[in-house]
Amino acid sequence: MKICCIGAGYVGGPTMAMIAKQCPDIQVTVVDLNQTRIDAWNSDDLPVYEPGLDEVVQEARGRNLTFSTKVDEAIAAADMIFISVNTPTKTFGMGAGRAANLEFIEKCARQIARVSSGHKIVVEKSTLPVRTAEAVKRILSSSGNGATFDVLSNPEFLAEGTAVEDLLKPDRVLIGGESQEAIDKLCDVYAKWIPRDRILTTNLWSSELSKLTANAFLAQRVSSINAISALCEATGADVDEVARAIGTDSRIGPKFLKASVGFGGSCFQKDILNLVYLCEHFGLREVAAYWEQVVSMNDYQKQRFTERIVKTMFNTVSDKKIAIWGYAFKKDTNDTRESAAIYICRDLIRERARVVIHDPRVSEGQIRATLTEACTDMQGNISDLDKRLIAENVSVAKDCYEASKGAHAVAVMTEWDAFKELDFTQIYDSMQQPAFVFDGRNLLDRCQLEKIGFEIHAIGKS
Ligand SMILES: NC(=O)c1ccc[n+]([C@@H]2O[C@H](COP(=O)([O-])OP(=O)(O)OC[C@H]3O[C@@H](n4cnc5c(N)ncnc54)[C@H](O)[C@@H]3O)[C@@H](O)[C@H]2O)c1
Ligand SMILES: O=c1ccn([C@@H]2O[C@H](COP(=O)(O)OP(=O)(O)O[C@H]3O[C@H](CO)[C@@H](O)[C@H](O)[C@H]3O)[C@@H](O)[C@H]2O)c(=O)[nH]1
Repeated sequence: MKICCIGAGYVGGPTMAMIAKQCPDIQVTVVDLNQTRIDAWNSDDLPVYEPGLDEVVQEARGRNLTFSTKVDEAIAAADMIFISVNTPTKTFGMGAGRAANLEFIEKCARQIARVSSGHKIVVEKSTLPVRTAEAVKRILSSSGNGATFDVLSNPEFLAEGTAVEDLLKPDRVLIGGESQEAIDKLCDVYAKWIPRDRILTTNLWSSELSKLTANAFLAQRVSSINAISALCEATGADVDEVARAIGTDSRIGPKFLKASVGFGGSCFQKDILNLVYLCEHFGLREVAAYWEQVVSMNDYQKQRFTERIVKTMFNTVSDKKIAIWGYAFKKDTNDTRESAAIYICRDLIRERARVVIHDPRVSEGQIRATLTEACTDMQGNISDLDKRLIAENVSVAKDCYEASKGAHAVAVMTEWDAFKELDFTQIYDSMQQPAFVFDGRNLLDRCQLEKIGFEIHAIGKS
């Protein structure tokens, strides 16, 4: 069997590497239009940082795993084609700011239709609005070469930072489709390493909708505990204690109850907004408003964090140096998409603070590019002032010590384990006094820091 995957991103790369590792008899080719990305997948410096991924890629690459830009060739040769391209929120036209931009999906479907012959199984791996498979099937049916297709939905549930572990031992694999034969073929691939009872099969629409629903439920838990964190700060309750107390109720469970500066990542906000758009499309205004509140609460949490910094630091951060520890949207990834740090840094420099950022996996170029994007409006305009602030008030440090030297405050944005192991006395001595710490992840040992002399402000703690 030959598999082709279109899209060598955070999902396509790791997912296909795992299939190739577990199924040495299957030839897997991952294709992308982006030559730089493909070159990186073929190098020792992979474009995606994930613990354990290097080993998986090294085992299979050159054996039955290939990364290439020859998209037509790989599609033509494959029996099964995964579509794993990006489906970002639309930034223009109808549904701007809400609907998913399906341009890349449609282009893939047209390309598959154009170059295919014989019978192929097309698998939606990207996260898509419910009923996208209908459009994909119509486009594929226009293939002029007499090719025939089955379309399956097989959404991916991996989380970044734990992708390898999640792919190795998923809670479940979900496959939606109409043709039992096609479903069985894809089941057989996963069954090489995943117990059959963890492979769930549904109809196409349930599978597509389950992916959006899973992300909405997960994000809702984060927004719920973040909402309670605001009440904790106002009342003297401690959000970590509340989370522990409610999480031990087996009906609630302990996971996804960590209060934070706000959820980030490429999926949660995009997928909820997509769900909201779908609900509005079907006239379900109350349902749309219910889910939209999860995103509004997340925006409020980020904004509240910046306001707390400014208010605590005597109502001004102008010309003050603030060390930003972490920029990725969570630990163990180099991904910064929708990271809360971007918006906190943007708002702090607009208050004229000088931010000095350190993240162990994020480059200066990526930091400047994401800040520029966050300051750019839907029409593509960015003010001269924002450009100047990004150029002059943002710098990048090689470690937390350098970032914190001479700083008035430290803001913890990402929960990297290494941040817990620092010499805090050295950091305290190198900072301006009073030395403030704003812990956006409740990562640091509050008692230890207070003993040294820091004034610490954590999420959901008064
Ligand atoms: N990132 C995650 O953790 C995650 C997890 C589960 C699901 N998803 C979903 O998976 C999909 C992919 O996400 P991602 O994070 O991997 O995106 P990504 O942006 O990292 O990768 C997508 C890749 O597709 C390529 N591409 C776009 N159009 C193409 C075309 N016509 N031909 C060839 N290549 C093309 C792009 O160049 C890019 O490299 C999205 O729908 C996302 O919602 C993401
Ligand atoms: O208790 C928690 C859990 C998470 N987060 C934050 O929420 C965001 C998302 O975290 P996580 O879900 O772990 O990472 P993602 O890689 O975005 O994974 C989510 O999005 C993927 C893309 O759709 C899905 O495949 C995964 O199942 C789903 O967990 C991050 O900013 C986290 O810091 C919290 O603040 N508190």
